[in-house]
Amino acid sequence: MDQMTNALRGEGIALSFGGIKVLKGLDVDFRAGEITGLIGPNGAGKTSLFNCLTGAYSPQKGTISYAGQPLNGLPPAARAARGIVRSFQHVALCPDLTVRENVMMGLARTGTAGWLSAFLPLPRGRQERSDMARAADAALADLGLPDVGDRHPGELPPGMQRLVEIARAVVGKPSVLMLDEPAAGLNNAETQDLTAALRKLVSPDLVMVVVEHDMDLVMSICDRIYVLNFGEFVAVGSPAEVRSNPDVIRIYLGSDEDE
Ligand SMILES: Nc1ncnc2c1ncn2[C@@H]1O[C@H](COP(=O)(O)OP(=O)(O)OP(=O)(O)O)[C@@H](O)[C@H]1O
Repeated sequence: MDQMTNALRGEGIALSFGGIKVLKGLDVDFRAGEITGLIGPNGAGKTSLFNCLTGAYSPQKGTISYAGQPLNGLPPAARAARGIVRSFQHVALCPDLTVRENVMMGLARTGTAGWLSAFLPLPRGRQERSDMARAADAALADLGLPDVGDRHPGELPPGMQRLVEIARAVVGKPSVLMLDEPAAGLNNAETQDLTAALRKLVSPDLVMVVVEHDMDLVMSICDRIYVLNFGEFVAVGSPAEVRSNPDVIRIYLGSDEDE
């Protein structure tokens, strides 16, 4: 499939809370092989749109599809089973599991003997567990973390914990990876490592969507950017097009979003 058919699409997505229109009929087209950014001021509706796409919210109107298959009505777990995975704004690793075991949890949707049996000392789980461990180590190595599998998340700095979360999200070879403010809480050096790691993840079959406030990160990694304000898109285009768009400049000048 090409990058157009292998896309995550939304058409006419409308969401209201108690009569307040949060998303006003949005059309989105997140293509495989690209990183698409979703930016906008606080309260613009980025998280709400993200939640509609992942299934956490059900929009009152509109259709959401991946590769032409409708996703409306499917809960987040069913979307994850179809390869649509997300990361969270706040670190959500299990502190009592090793880093490797945390990443292995990302394989829950692909295991045949079942994720739980892979963690129990049963013969049928043993082979699966060693395969899962190998896959987890490979995902960690791809993200530049080859030596941390036996450590516990709390021993790692925030930047590495974020990369471990991303390893958990990609270890099962998702078709859509949605990242919710991946740079939140990271320092400059950690953000640079994250930027490099995200660039390396780009592949022809993977749709990547990034909701992010860090403009340097967004401008440097995204192929296309959607700019949301008050539940409507004010601009869509390449970083250069978005940066020079008068409406975008107006929205961002005089606000403190460019942190
Ligand atoms: N569960 C909810 N119940 C009621 N209102 C909500 C809910 N979720 C979001 N909203 C409202 O929807 C609007 C958009 O919020 P949203 O969190 O989607 O914006 P955002 O662009 O992600 O903002 P931020 O950058 O601050 O995270 C806000 O007015 C918010 O108060």
